[in-house]
Amino acid sequence: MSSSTSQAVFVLGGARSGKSRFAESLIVDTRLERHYVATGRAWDDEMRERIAQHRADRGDLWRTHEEPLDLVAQLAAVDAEGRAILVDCLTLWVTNLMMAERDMAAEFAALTEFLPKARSRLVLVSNEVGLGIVPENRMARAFRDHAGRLHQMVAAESAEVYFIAAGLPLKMKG
Ligand SMILES: Nc1nc2c(ncn2[C@@H]2O[C@H](COP(=O)(O)OP(=O)(O)OP(=O)(O)O)[C@@H](O)[C@H]2O)c(=O)[nH]1
Repeated sequence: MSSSTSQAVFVLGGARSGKSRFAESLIVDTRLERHYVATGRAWDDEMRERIAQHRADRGDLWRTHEEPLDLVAQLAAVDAEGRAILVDCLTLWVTNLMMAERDMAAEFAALTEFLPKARSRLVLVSNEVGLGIVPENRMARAFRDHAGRLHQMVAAESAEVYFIAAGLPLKMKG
């Protein structure tokens, strides 16, 4: 892994840790044009309501792009000088890639190769899923391993890395 020349910020935390809110505030602070790339899918009514609430909370100053699989192509399409892009979140992307049986190593490499080339300010959010006991289920173990590998790669290519717990950011890099 190369040393970072990107301006990317990586925000990692548990479920309901406040990571999305913190990441959104970083984007707002840039005063650049705000873009939101969602990798999540509305698979039931509860998620549909949650997404509608997130959109309402973000407000009209954000442009939303929904891309569950081809994240790097989506980022390349939105990337431009004067823009800030929030990616929420990498763990859902990992899930979607696994379900679609994509080449994980190639997808992860494409994302980390993109980060130093980006002209926009990028903030990437992900769930830390590696802190609990080893899951019994094989698929869950594979998911945890993929997420852990991706997190190390993204952290290595990011200028700043934060860990969020109980709504509080802990700066780990930068
Ligand atoms: N498809 C879609 N998904 C969205 C949109 N806005 C938010 N999301 C998804 O909502 C998820 C985050 O919401 P929550 O599940 O409520 O938050 P959380 O990650 O558990 O909690 P925090 O750590 O507090 O952010 C992200 O993974 C997004 O992918 C949107 O406009 N479209």
